[in-house]
Amino acid sequence: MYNYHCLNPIAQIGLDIFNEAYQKTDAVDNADAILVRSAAMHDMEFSTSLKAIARAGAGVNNIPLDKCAEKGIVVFNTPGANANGVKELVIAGMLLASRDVIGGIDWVKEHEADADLAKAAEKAKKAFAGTEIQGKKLGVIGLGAIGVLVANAAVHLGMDVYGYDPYVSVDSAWKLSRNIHHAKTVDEIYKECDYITIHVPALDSTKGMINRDAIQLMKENVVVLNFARDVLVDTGAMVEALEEGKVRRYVTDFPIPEIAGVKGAIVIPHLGASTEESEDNCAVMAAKELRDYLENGNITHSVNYPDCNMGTKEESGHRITILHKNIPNMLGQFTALLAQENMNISQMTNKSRKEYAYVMIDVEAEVTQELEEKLNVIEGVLKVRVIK
Ligand SMILES: NC(=O)C1=CN([C@@H]2O[C@H](COP(=O)(O)OP(=O)(O)OC[C@H]3O[C@@H](n4cnc5c(N)ncnc54)[C@H](O)[C@@H]3O)[C@@H](O)[C@H]2O)C=CC1
Ligand SMILES: O=C(O)C(=O)COP(=O)(O)O
Repeated sequence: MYNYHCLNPIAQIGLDIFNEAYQKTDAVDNADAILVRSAAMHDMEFSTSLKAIARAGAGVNNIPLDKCAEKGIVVFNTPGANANGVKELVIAGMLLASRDVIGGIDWVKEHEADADLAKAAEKAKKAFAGTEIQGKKLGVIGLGAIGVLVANAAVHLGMDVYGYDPYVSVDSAWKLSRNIHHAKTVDEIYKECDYITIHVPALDSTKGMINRDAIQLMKENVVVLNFARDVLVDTGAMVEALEEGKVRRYVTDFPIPEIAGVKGAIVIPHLGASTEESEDNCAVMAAKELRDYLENGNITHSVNYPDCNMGTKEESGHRITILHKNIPNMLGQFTALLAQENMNISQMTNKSRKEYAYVMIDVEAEVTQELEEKLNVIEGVLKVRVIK
């Protein structure tokens, strides 16, 4: 029996993937697996029973990835599963920044009791007029799952789109419309574009990317959209730019007090992925990843360990999985121990990713507790599991 704990509400269609071998627990301490959305996990203590964490979503900056790797806890995310939800809200954000729909709706609410509302509206509406996005230049920073969808949709809406991503994946490059200009530097985006939208993960290398210097390079009256993470933008610099009128609108999905009441800011309460479809997609993908890892040891879409797949575990056989440091002679020590026990290895796979590595070994004979302990105490081994 496996226990799983949900740190945030997770869509039922995903939880339904867990069969009778699983039970939901309120006690995080005895969980084999955790499902999470944006709950902050950096200050959490992790029990030895915890084997995996699945982030039902894309960004994993709420999870201490290295601490988890050191404890042999595999962290997964669900790449692309909520990308369409975010794309649609980014397009809405561009439209809300271009035309004062929000101001207009507020005006109607304020005048709802006016018997001559329609006539008054015809007079008042010039205050809420705007511009169209067709023909304007859009710069997309980060061409991953979301950036590609936003860029392609904007091309269809008649925008002139520039994309910047020095690490773009082959898959993303294949999906990208050929009408998108390839910006070789991020400065090109800052200098050229009327609308700039950022879709990169929050990393040490990206935090504060949109700072005073970047804003300085931008056109007067630019619109900046941030549906990625608040820390990517220097909020102080953005507030100044809005007050000076350099930035016309800042559309952000991250409500922090420093920006919430600022004129020109359109602040959304982190709704990018809050659609039925995105929530379902993320929950289903996360639950499938957890089941495949717990039952077969297969790792798909991990963000702190290498992906590794040896198919479904044979009913009759045993599978040993070892999370370990990526240092010399680990495999040699594992196979030597198995050889001492006269065990035949029927299949074996080993993959590494930066400082960490993973080995899956199928054996035909029963794996004794003693052998498991001997493997566990090898220097550099982080977690051993025997899947029966
Ligand atoms: N508002 C919301 O509800 C949501 C927000 N997000 C945020 O959006 C981010 C992006 O999501 P996805 O597109 O799904 O992720 P992704 O991993 O598919 O794409 C990220 C892209 O950023 C690129 N990149 C990394 N560093 C860069 C740099 N310095 N300059 C330019 N490009 C760089 C990568 O090469 C990659 O192509 C997530 O990390 C998350 O923080 C994601 C989903 C929902
Ligand atoms: O997937 C992401 O990175 C998101 O920001 C979505 O967060 P959420 O699942 O809505 O709390």
